[in-house]
Amino acid sequence: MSRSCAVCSKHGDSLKICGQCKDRCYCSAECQRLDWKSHKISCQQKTCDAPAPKKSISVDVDFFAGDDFCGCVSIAGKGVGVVAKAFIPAGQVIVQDQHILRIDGKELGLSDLWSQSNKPADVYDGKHALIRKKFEQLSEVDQAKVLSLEDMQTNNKLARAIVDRLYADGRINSSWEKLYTLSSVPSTPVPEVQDAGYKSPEGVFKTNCLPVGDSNSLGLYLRISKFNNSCCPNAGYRWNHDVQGQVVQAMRDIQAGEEICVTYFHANFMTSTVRQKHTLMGWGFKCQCEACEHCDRSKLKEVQDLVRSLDDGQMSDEDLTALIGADKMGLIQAAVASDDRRQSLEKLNAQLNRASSLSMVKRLVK
Ligand SMILES: C[S@@+](CC[C@H](N)C(=O)[O-])C[C@H]1O[C@@H](n2cnc3c(N)ncnc32)[C@H](O)[C@@H]1O
Repeated sequence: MSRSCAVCSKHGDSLKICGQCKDRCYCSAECQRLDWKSHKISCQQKTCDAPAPKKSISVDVDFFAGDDFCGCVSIAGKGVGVVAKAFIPAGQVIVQDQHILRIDGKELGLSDLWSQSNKPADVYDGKHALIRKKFEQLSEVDQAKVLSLEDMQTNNKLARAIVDRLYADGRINSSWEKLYTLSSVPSTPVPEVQDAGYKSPEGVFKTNCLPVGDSNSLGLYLRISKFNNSCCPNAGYRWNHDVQGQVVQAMRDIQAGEEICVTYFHANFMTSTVRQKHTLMGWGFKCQCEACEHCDRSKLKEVQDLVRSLDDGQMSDEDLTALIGADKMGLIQAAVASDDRRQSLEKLNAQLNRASSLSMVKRLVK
């Protein structure tokens, strides 16, 4: 909208806005002073009519209060995570959860919303608008609960740079600024606002959404959103048809005090370097699960050389353990083995995909 000075009608970029009603523009303090006598009444009226600023609601965000199996705690480098309060046997359903917010592919004219969920396609604007609409239909308390979840998108500098580049190249219709019209921040857009720890419902949704059953829908689940990722998880998500919700189920025995982690993607065939890229691009974090932590490539090379020299019988077990530290040794060896195993699994998987006869498949499987 083109604006002009309320007194002399001058147009321009340097117009100042009335600080009280935020409605009238002036080219200079002189024009504003001249207008005050007549503007005073409507200015006060506008100020009184303006909606009161939203109060921030405090909600109980301990979604696991009173839970028998698990609770939330701070985990170094990962924000909050879920830990077992008692021994959990393999197979146990740990948590079941119904979505608080859901968007449907049908509402957007899409046939496969899940596979579109990480693509900044033209439908992006529509998806964001729909998330925002559904968010605004929630009660204030539920809105506060949603905004208490992690948002790695709004603050994700890398994703922001990619979206802005796609926008500049004309491949999507909106800039980052427009996609993330922030609801939980002061109304004036502040360029650096995304870097200051603010959140948006769209960002929270994108960080945490999961499919709703096998339908063409995505949902936001409050409790399930608290589980961190691991590339060697002890639990997994599963859709439970009977309760029409997602559940987290133990994949092996879990000891009291152990962090309960799921996997956000199929990490079986990916080495640590590929996995780290994947979590960084997809969710904006560098995975710090045990398998990745001990697979720092620079350390890995050093350790692999050491392990090889051990294999050649050039170094005793004791010497190697003394060099690395007994506590780290087991984990590092497991990580090296895990990376090597994942690499050969990836190769095998590619060969299986290319196999042109049953006998070839049989040979590879063997
Ligand atoms: C679904 S939320 C999990 C709960 C979250 N930690 C919280 O405090 O609410 C996903 C976010 O948790 C963090 N996260 C999850 N797994 C992680 C991991 N293995 N290493 C580092 N950060 C992790 C990342 O910030 C990620 O974007």
